[in-house]
Amino acid sequence: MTAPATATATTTSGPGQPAGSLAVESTGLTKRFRRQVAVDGIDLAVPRGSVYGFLGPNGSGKTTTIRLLLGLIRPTAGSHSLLGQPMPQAAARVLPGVGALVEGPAFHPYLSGRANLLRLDAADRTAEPGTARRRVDAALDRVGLLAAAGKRYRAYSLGMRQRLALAAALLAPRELLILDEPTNGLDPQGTREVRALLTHLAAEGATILLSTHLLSEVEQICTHVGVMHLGRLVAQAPLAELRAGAVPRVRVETDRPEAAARVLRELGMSGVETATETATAPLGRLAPEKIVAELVRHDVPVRGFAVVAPDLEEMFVSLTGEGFDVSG
Ligand SMILES: Nc1ncnc2c1ncn2[C@@H]1O[C@H](COP(=O)(O)OP(=O)(O)OP(=O)(O)O)[C@@H](O)[C@H]1O
Repeated sequence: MTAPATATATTTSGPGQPAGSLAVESTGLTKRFRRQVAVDGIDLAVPRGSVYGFLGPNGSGKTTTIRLLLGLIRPTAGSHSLLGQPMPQAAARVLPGVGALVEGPAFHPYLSGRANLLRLDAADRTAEPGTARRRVDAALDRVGLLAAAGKRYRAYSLGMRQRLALAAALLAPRELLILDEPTNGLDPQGTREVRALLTHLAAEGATILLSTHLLSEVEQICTHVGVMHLGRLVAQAPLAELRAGAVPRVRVETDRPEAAARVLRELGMSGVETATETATAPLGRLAPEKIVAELVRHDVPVRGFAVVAPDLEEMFVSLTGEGFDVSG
């Protein structure tokens, strides 16, 4: 179950706050649980205005990192800042500008969605009580829950619960949103709506850090990506940069992939791989037309030939050695 982390701060950002180009920055951030290292010395750099996809397989340390960033648990080592302010020292100043969605205590099951949000809002000492109802309904509307606002929380589907948690993160204007698997449990329509909402919030200027195990989510809405594997941040870059650095591959479609692979190897290509009806290899310096000519000269029946940039899935699998869920 998911519920918002509530900011318990009492003041908004103070004078003299350095702007800084990074909304989230960590240095050597580490969390050990007994002998297990869940987060292993990571240096996060989330630029302001970015939508940063924090990607990794289950158990790679994403949730633990998010809990560290929000100050919900203490690091074993390392440090971090949010919105240019050192944490946890500046928590009272910074957290009102940070909306969060993390696993945590449940909403009250017997209260309606609206009543739950009003309760949370009342607990936030920075929130203006006179405008609570208006802000709560605006947040419910943004996540498409206004029509179900009067229903008891326990009657909500998992997707509705997730959206209510997101609404809670949007009760006040936020400079930074830190969201753990924000589309988890949503049906395809709900997923599309939440992604559209996040894109809209980003267009309004919010920085968004979202954890996900869905590569498609990163491809659809993120500008930057950080990849976690076994507690380590194994890659971090603007998405466009990752794509630009990708080495193109030759892909031969044929019902004799082994024969095609032999020709590719004879041409000096390395990293040749075969599947049921394809042979692929990094292009290297060879001219594609020369490869086609050689395949034909060796009587390989070529049904299709293409030079393709590897998709992100292939790149990330090569980084982590694990598959990603590309659905959703
Ligand atoms: N409170 C805890 N006590 C002991 N071990 C923990 C605790 N929290 C997390 N871990 C371990 O730390 C590792 C990282 O877990 P974490 O939940 O951060 O990964 P994740 O990438 O968010 O995975 P998921 O997508 O499944 O939530 C896991 O091996 C997990 O078992």
